Amino acid sequence: MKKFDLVTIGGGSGGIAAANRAAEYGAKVAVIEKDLLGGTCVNRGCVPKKVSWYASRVNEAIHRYGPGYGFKAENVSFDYSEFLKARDGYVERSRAGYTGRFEKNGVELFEGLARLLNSHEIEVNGETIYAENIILATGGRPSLPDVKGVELTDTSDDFFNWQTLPESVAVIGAGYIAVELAGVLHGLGVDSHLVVRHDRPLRSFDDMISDALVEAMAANGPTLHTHTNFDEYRQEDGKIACYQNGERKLLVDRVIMAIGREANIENLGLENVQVELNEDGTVKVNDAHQTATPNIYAIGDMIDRIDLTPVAIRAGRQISEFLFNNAATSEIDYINVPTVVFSHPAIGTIGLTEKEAVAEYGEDDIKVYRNKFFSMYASASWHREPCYFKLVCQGPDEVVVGLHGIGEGVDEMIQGFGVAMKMKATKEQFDSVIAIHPTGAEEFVTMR
Ligand SMILES: Cc1cc2nc3c(=O)[nH]c(=O)nc-3n(C[C@H](O)[C@H](O)[C@H](O)COP(=O)(O)OP(=O)(O)OC[C@H]3O[C@@H](n4cnc5c(N)ncnc54)[C@H](O)[C@@H]3O)c2cc1C
Ligand SMILES: NC(=O)c1ccc[n+]([C@@H]2O[C@H](COP(=O)([O-])OP(=O)(O)OC[C@H]3O[C@@H](n4cnc5c(N)ncnc54)[C@H](O)[C@@H]3O)[C@@H](O)[C@H]2O)c1
Repeated sequence: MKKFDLVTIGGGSGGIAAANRAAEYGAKVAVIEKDLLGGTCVNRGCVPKKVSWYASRVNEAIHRYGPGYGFKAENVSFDYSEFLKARDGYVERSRAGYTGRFEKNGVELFEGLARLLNSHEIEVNGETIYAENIILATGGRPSLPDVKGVELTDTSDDFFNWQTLPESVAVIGAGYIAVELAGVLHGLGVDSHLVVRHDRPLRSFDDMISDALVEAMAANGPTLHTHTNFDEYRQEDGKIACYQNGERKLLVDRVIMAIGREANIENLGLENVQVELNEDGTVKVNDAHQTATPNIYAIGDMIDRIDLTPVAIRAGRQISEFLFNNAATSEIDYINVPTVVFSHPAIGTIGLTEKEAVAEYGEDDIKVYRNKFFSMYASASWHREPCYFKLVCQGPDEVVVGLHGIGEGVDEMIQGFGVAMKMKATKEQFDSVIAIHPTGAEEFVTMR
């Protein structure tokens, strides 16, 4: 029987990162992956999404902003199949990089479905292998609602396999994926509808952000349908009819379900080991990412923390640092994790929303600074596109505990502010930095 110091089940963001880090310290490591190496992020998430977002921005530059700068957007065509070649070529090259890295580090890759037999043995392709330590990193998949005709709809996974663009699309959901895909499709010229159950998308974000997104979408974006909850989909006139309470509300070529994701825990043999689950079906772990069986860890989208690639990577690497490099802990800090929604315009956020800060510290202890200005990029071409920025500060020293922005360039703006917030920077320290002019970023250090 082959024996390993560490086996990661799942060769996505978390599993790959843990495996490479452990191998760099000389551990004998294997990764078991049942599908494409790279997992969600590389194959059907961050990477093809971001390339698609860039494509939609190029189209907007040509048709929306270019004319204002004097460019004539005549006889411009877009060949989606050409774009797919470029996007998927980039994805393939990224994936190939992982295989090369495994070879260099001596990580053994098993291509197959992993099933736990007990706390140290795993079956893959009929072979049993032994692992001193196991990291579960099987990620998640799109959730589907229990409604009639759901089989007519697509998920984000399907979207990345589309060979042509439809004329019209409805995206159901109000989170990251729904907002991003509806925005990308609108930007590529598809008649795009974002359908949410409540009054606006991104309700868990700071109110300023979700309000501004609604404003931006009304000016230039997908059509927003609020307080809408389709309960049936039917094939009609070669399209998909979306019904609510027996009334046809929308007729579109395609529907994308983006209502959240669930953990991949099936067929993993969890019944053979002591691993507990949370109510939402994610795997229960302690702060050190250990399941109820201490040598079995779990990370990434299959646990109930933050579903972002860099989070899964950080957790995976930290476990390897703990197991093979004498690190004191396999815990990571989930506070002040910067995050970006690749919407139009982009949204960036770190730390607490204003409401969360008030709930945690009390209104008297929180001071909020806001700013609204118009994007120069858009203004120069005669569009008025507002950008909204906010700092949420706490205590007499005004430590910045929340930073939120929506506007041109925010996606590339906030990483460094994340460093400042990790160092517990105060508003005064933000202001002590001389601004870079003319940028959007300067607003974060000049708010009064
Ligand atoms: C459309 C979309 C866009 C996204 N955009 C971003 C973004 O811009 N930025 C960002 O930070 N995050 C983004 N995310 C989230 C990010 O992709 C995930 O947080 C990240 O991939 C989680 O990594 P993971 O290692 O937990 O799981 P995954 O990357 O999902 O990897 C899990 C792997 O395990 C494999 N597997 C499952 N079960 C088994 C088994 N029994 N045996 C063997 N293998 C198994 C799967 O095939 C998969 O390859 C996006 C997600 C989606 C869906
Ligand atoms: N840019 C990024 O970093 C990025 C991009 C995509 C995804 N992600 C990660 O992946 C995670 C999953 O994304 P997601 O968008 O699938 O989930 P999500 O949890 O962000 O959003 C799901 C949304 O669907 C809504 N919803 C739930 N049930 C519904 C129903 N029956 N009908 C209509 N709406 C319903 C919810 O209210 C919620 O707003 C995100 O939380 C994020 O962590 C990150």
